[in-house]
This record gives sequence, structure tokens and C-alpha cells, in this order.
Amino acid sequence: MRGNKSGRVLAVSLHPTLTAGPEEWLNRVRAGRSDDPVTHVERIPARPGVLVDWPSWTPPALRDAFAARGVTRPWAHQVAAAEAAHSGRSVVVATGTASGKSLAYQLPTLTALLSDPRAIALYLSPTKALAADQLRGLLDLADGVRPALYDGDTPDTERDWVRAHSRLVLTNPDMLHRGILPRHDAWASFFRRLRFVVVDECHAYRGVFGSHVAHVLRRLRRICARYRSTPVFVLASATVASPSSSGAALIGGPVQAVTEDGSPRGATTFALWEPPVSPFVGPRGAPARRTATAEAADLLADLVSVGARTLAFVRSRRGAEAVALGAKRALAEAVPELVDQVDAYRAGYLADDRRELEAALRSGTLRGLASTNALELGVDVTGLDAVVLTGYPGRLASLWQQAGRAGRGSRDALAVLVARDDPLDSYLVHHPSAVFGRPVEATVLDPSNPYVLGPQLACAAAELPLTEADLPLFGGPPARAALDALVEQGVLRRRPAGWYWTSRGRPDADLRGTGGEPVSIVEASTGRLLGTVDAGSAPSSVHTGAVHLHRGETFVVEELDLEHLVALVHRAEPDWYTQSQDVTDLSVVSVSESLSFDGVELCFGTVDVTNQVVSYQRKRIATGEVIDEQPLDLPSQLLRTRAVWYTMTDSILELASVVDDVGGAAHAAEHAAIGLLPLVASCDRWDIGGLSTASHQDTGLATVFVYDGHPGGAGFAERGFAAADEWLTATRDAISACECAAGCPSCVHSPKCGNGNDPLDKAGAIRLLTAVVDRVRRGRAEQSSFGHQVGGQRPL
Ligand SMILES: Nc1ncnc2c1ncn2[C@@H]1O[C@H](COP(=O)(O)OP(=O)(O)OP(=O)(O)O)[C@@H](O)[C@H]1O
Repeated sequence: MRGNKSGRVLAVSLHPTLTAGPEEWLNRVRAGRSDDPVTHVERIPARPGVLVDWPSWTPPALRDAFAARGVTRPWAHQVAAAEAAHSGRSVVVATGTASGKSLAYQLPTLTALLSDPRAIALYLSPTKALAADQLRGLLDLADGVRPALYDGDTPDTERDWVRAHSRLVLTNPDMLHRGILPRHDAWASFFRRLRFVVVDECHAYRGVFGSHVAHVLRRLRRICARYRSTPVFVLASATVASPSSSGAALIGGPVQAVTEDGSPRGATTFALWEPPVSPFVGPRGAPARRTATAEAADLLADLVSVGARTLAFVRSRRGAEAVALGAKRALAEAVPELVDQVDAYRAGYLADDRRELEAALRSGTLRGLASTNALELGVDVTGLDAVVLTGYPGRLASLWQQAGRAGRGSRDALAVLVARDDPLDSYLVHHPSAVFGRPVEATVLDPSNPYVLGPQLACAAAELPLTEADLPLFGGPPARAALDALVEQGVLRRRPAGWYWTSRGRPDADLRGTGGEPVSIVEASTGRLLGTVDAGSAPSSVHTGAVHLHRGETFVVEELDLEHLVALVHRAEPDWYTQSQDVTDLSVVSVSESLSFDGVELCFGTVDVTNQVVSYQRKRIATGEVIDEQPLDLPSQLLRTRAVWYTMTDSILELASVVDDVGGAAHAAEHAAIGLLPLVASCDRWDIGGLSTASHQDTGLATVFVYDGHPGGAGFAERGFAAADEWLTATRDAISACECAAGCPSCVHSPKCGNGNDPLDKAGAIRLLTAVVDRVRRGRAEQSSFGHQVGGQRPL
């Protein structure tokens, strides 16, 4: 073992050997620590595979091509899915990570392409990295198919070639929506011959994004029908709940599910890891734990040094860079020969750099990589031994996707979840039953959401006028209502034959809500483009003075020029990092509906949520100590959206005995309400934001707001208002049924709280909600007996 300057002993094996297994790696990385950071080890047993014969219709050439890459016989689920697709039924393969779902779609698809030289297939993936990875796996499988990428990274000069010659086009829903469907006449031959559509990692299409993609796929089906083709859909995902129904909701047609996994799987040793208490006191006066980033950097270095090829997932881009840098530093002191074998990976890198890193990880020239979730989905990085999750990724579906990256085939694997110092992560590492043996979250999407339906129908009409016969495909009555609204707004024109887009230009719908063009990060002295960062997060991540990490190199931002979308940076080696501070404010624009009864007013309306990065702190890398705080002059970012909120008078606060901690009770009630809104609004908690305050400037009262996190709103808050008594009753009941003492992730903690889940008063929230629910119910009863709506559109 060798030490480093920090005095920590690195678990170095000078002759790394892969004969050691997960248990031994784990023992070695936890050895030598005074407090054992491991709170629980779950052993997920190995599973034998079920091999079957190739379907009789498999072309011999394809069988040979699979055999050449070591696949001599398929697994049972691969054939079950392939048989369904081959016989013309849409199917979803919902089996584990690395269970060979690619072969399950390749078998029927490539069979069709080989048997019919005119047939074409389309492959859709949520990330460019995954499409690039799939392309590699397809290149030498079938002659004459000419698989090719068609995405934002494809040079213009290649695009025409792909459209004219490729018979297996790999793209993403964004490109289909913006670049392919609107130009369907140029793609006429493609659509006419389209036989299969593969939708990989289909669980990624959830929430508002998923609802948009559901319509993009309906638009695709309509365009295909126009060119007289009816492609079969093959969907795949390792972590999708209720695969048949969520698959059907996504494509708008019946989907058969294949869920019995026939692939062999090595055992996984899954450790829950809580970083030790650091000597420095945290912001609330309580002893703080060492950061998950610092701990993950050490773990990455340790695992690489004992010979385990390791991928560390980190929640933020900056965190991924910091983990790579920290691991490199630790290795530089103890095993310098391994420093170059660790790197960082994230979506903002240039395409060539990403491909190079993926290849290096696969070939083993890279032994450690710290990545954002850009590598979470499906990229086949065969041969990984260990995965480190730096903080709970927010959803069990993501946790299993990330953990599943290690131990491909029947090799045993190690996964380590390192808790961040927040109540949600601490709760999870001390409550293994909240992690293991639980179903993943439902994939919630709602194609009838009017805020999605409207823009999508406008896009559909611009592609091809909409007719009565199209309405069932887009959801029937809600689609008609959305079309009426579009006609009224002058967006579409109603003619006897249908609904027409008559304006110049094209309508658009922002599928991912990223908020505009990305900002380029450029090295000032050389003009070298390092990468990009999306517009919405530029003020917090590349503001003037920010320390920007890029593949293990440190830069300081000289200037952020938002007008020209450029951040100029220079190389530097500061011993601090920066953390931006922001302020969120919410103002009420207008009230559309309201209901008031005895001290509680429930409202639905339009709000402006502003977020402004106002300063940044410089903090010492070694200790996290704040050196100073520098002011920033950046524009605020405005989100005009829809919200549901309730106000409470002082007499209600007294009745609920929360006068001493109104903020804590309201904050806890807000978090739980966000968690429960999906019950009545078929949304995802990540699509919603909240704000609670003991006294709000517009209402003058204690107020809890829940708003749609999408410009213009997304229909969720509206449903929350309509079903407020059911929603808030369920919220109150969920908190009181929870057995924890003072709040936990199952009730009032939020995985995305900007205030670190502080303050929270669980008991106060129950009393507050009891009073609120009672008044909302009585208000509703009064409203229905008078037969009118109390309140109405009013400015505030
Ligand atoms: N029948 C088989 N026999 C042996 N190996 C196979 C078989 N089918 C697939 N494989 C191998 O299993 C590995 C994982 O396959 P693949 O990447 O397709 O899994 P996946 O389910 O798509 O993974 P992910 O969950 O990452 O999307 C690949 O290396 C592939 O070559």
C-alpha cells in the first residue's frame, strides 16, 4: 500500500489483477479507514441463462455474423420478442441491463432488411451517445444495410447521403421532430419503405418530454400511413414499470410485453456507503460529512488502483469533472503511472472527444471514468467491474440503469452508492429496503395534456393537414378541443377538408425545454472550443469568475457573454472552486380560479418564477471553507407558468399550532404535495416546482405554491386545483402514515430541494394540511350547492 500527501492510504495493488472479485475490492477500499463507511451490503445473486434455438426464419448470414461475435445461440427473451416483431406485432423488451436487448431488435429488423432489399428501419434513442454505440454494434452485421447516424453531430455534407442510401437510420426523437417529419416529402422513399421503428431505452420518455415524444411517434405513424406503410415498433428498456401499458401510451397502439429475462447474470455486490464526518462544521452548525464528490474521487482512484475498471456516475457536469480531477490527484501522489488512465465524460464535450473516450473505456486503455448520466443509457461499455454512484440519482430507475453498467455477461460486479450529505441520501443508505426489492417508478406520461397537444397538433398540421380521421390517433375529444383552441388563436385554419397550417415558417414545440441555444466555452488565448453548456444553466456554471473543469484541466471563466453565447476561459490552477448562489422569487400574475372558505384560499393561476444567480462563493478545495463571496450582475431567468396555491390566515396557523415554525410546516407540506401530485395529475415530480413561505409579498399570508416547471405551464397545477381535496387529503394521509419520526424521503424530504431539506416540520405539516383539507372540502361543498365558481379571472 502507498500513501499520499493527505495521509490517506490508497488501496494500491502494484500489479492489478482481475482475478480479484467485487467482495475483495470492496474489502480493500474500506480497509484502513477508521470508521467503516459501509452501512449495508446487498448481494444480488447470479442467475443462469436460458439459451434457445434461432428462429427458423433467421437468415444464415445473420446467424453467422452473430456467431462471429460470440453469440452462438439466442436467449429465450430475445427470441420471444423477435417472434412477436417478425409476425407484425409491436413489442416491448423489458429485461435487465445488458440482457441483450439489442439483439432482440436486431434479429427481426435485420432479417427484414436482408430478406427485402428495399425495406428500411429507423432506430431512435434518447441520447446521441447511445445511437453512436448502437451504430458500432451494427456495422458488420448485415451487408447492404448501410446503418448510419443522422443527428445533430452529422455533418451537412453527409445528411443527404444518409437519407438516400442508409436502410437503418439511427437518430433521436428531437431530430425526427425537427429535421425529418417536417421534410417528409424529401424522405418520401424512406417512409414508404419503413418496416420497423426501434425505440430504445423507452423509459427515458417520461413526463412532459415523454408526452411530446408520444406525439412525435403518432406524427410518425400518420406520415407513414400517408406513404402507405405501417411499421412495427420494437421498444426496449431495462427499467420500465408496467411495460405493456407504458409502451402502448408511448406509441398510441397495442404493445406486447416480454419480461422474462433469459440472460445469465453475474452476482452484484451492492454497497451503501456513508462518507465519514469531516472535521469541518456544516452550514447548520451540525457536523458535516465529507462530500460525496471527494469520497467518490477517492473510491475511483482506489478501485482503479486495485485493478477494477470503474465508472463513477456524478449528478452534475461539474461534479463529474471534480471526481475525475480528484481521482487523478490521488493517483498522482500514490501511483502516477495510472493518472492518465482516468478521465471525465459528459454530454457537453465535442462529439469526437466523446467517441474517443467511449472507445478508450471499451478497449481498457482507460480504467476509470467519471461521467454524468450521459453514459447511463445503454452505451455498451463491456468489461466494467465497478460502478460508483455519487449520490442517489433521484429515481430508482436511474439507480438500476447506472448500477447495471458494471458486470456485463456473467461477470460479478461491484456497485457502491455514496450518500451525499442530505437527508434523502442518508435515509437511503440507512434504509436498504427503500432501495432493494422495490419496483421502479412508473413512467408517467400524458399525451392528452393540452399544453403538449396544442403545439404538437400544430406541428402535425404543418406536416400534413389534419382531418377528422386523424383525431382518434391524437386522443379524440382532447385533440378536438386543442384544435378548436388553435383555430381560435389563429394558429390553424379550419377548412371543410380539415385543419390547415397557413402561416409562413414552421410551428415548433420544445421537446426537452432546454431554453434556447447553448453557450460555447472557448479558450481565450487559442480560440479552442472546449465544449458547450446549455443556456439555462450557463449563469450558474460558467459565470465570470467560475472555475470550470474540463477533462481534468482547470480553467477560470474570464467573461460570460450571454449576448454572443460565449464563455471565454483561461487555464489556471486555483486551489479553490466556485459555487454560485441564486435567488428564486415567485410573483402572482393573475388568478384564474379560486375557492375560499374560513381562512383558507385555494387558487389556480399564472405566476412568474424568476431565478437569478446573484453571487458566487470561492471555496477551498481541501476543506470546503468559504474564502469570499463575489457579487454577479446577471440577468434573471423568467419562467411564466401556471400554479396552484393556497393561503392560510393567522387563525388557521394558530389552529394548527404552527405559529412558531410556519416555514418548516409549510415547506414540509409543499414537498409532500409535490410528491403526491402525480396521483391526480399524471405528471412526474421532476416536472413540478414549489415554493412555500410564512408570508408571501403578493398574498400577504402564509402560502404554499406548486407550479409547472415548463414555460406556459403543462396542465399539472390545473389538475391539482381541480382535484385539490383528493390531492391534499392524500398528501396529509401519506405524511401521517409514514412511520419515521421527523420526516424522511417517503414523506417530506425532496430529492431536489434547493434549501437542503431545511427547515422541515413533519408534525406541523400534518396539522396544517388537516386544517386546509377541511376548508377546501367545505368550500367545494358550498360551491356545488350554490352551483357557481367562487372567484374568477382577476389580476393581482
Ligand atoms: N444470446 C447471447 N449470447 C451471448 N452474448 C450475448 C447474447 N445476446 C447479447 N449478448 C452480449 O451481451 C452484451 C449486452 O448486450 P446489449 O448491449 O445488447 O444489452 P442491452 O440489454 O441492450 O443493454 P442495456 O441495458 O445497456 O441497453 C453484448 O456484449 C452482447 O454481445
